[in-house]
Amino acid sequence: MTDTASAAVTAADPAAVPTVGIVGWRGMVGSVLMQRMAEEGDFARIRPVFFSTSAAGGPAPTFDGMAGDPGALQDAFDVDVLKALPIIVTAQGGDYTKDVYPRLRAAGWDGIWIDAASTLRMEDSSVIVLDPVNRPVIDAALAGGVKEFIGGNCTVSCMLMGLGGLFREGLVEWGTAMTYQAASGGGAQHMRELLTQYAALGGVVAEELADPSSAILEIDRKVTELQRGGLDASRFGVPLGGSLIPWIDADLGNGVSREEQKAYDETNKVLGLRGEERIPFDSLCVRVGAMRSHSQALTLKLTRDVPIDEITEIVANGTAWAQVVPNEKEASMRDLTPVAASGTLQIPVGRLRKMKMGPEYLSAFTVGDQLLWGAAEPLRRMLMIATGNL
Ligand SMILES: NC(=O)C1=CN([C@@H]2O[C@H](COP(=O)(O)OP(=O)(O)OC[C@H]3O[C@@H](n4cnc5c(N)ncnc54)[C@H](OP(=O)(O)O)[C@@H]3O)[C@@H](O)[C@H]2O)C=CC1
Ligand SMILES: N[C@@H](CC(=O)OP(=O)(O)O)C(=O)O
Repeated sequence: MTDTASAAVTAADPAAVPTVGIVGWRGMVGSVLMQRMAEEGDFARIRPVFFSTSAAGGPAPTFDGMAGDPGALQDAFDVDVLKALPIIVTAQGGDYTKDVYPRLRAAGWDGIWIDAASTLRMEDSSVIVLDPVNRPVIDAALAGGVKEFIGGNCTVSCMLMGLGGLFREGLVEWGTAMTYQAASGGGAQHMRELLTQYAALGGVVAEELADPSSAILEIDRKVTELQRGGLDASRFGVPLGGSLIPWIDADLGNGVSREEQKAYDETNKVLGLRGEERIPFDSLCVRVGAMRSHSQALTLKLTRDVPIDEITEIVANGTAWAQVVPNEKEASMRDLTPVAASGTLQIPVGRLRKMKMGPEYLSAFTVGDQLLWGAAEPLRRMLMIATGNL
């Protein structure tokens, strides 16, 4: 460990802000987390020590609001350095958590672990953090000595940020979500692959597109031919550009994808519901050619017939970020899309209407940036809660 970083890790001044280890800061989720922390002035509230799995000893990054020299990057696999920290935040990924977390605990570390990866989410010892929806669950866990605070699945977190009010009011008897998930859920390379595919598809018919009289069926034939044989699809496995993929994450072997199982498991865990209290919630998860915002179309069976204007109010007041979009064509096309939601913390919720099956059946559509509320923002806020700043 370098001298500067060593000083940061062992800072003994009781008046000093808490020292926090940050792992995975330069990845896609980590970069969004750093951006949000800088925007909110969080770096003035903590003393960060940055880690790397690949460049220990190199210069640590600086972000707006940080005081002093950040020193050198520490080795993210060095348990002796990590265990000196009271709080560690990681967006490094599940393999890192699987490797380092048990070793840290075995070494006697008693600090707070805040993690984006799914590895520890369903452990009894952990809480899934989404404080605008489950702050009481988080507070009770902190008071009870829980030390593992894990960010939820992006689809679940975005859905609950939009529709949390209906769950809080006990209005959801059961629900289903048909999802339209963006390429970013796969990672940065998946986003690049999608754009490369779009470019190739446009390129193969560039001449025909420039000629308004060219035959559309010939354009379609050339595009389909390229999709079926000539595109780099090494990340997603099959072409996503101009198509979709009706399966996300592992095959659980029972007709359910791991992403779909998370909808049930994590929704209930976030809400603090156990055993018989759990709400039947199911989904069918589909990857589409959007960049970083996940959308979902929901059918909710309500516990009773609630007038639609009351439902609208409950949804709008559910969280400070839920934004009801009137169920009209123009507003829906303008405000209820991945393009509208990307890069914002707002969670638009629209297409709210009663369904033909009966007055207890509610239709809804919601969109959310899966890197913000879907990944980075709950972690940022948990760090602020753990350090007494929120
Ligand atoms: N992608 C998503 O939508 C979501 C992801 N998550 C979780 O967060 C974890 C991290 O995901 P994500 O941020 O997408 O992962 P990334 O692949 O973008 O980053 C992970 C790590 O890869 C290393 N890395 C290697 N090459 C590069 C490079 N060229 N640019 C940046 N980093 C590089 C960095 O570690 P180092 O600096 O040590 O080399 C970085 O911390 C996931 O494994 C998952 O558990 C959670 C919710 C959503
Ligand atoms: N599975 C999500 C992204 C993700 O990382 O989810 P999780 O944090 O639950 O592993 C998607 O592909 O859209």
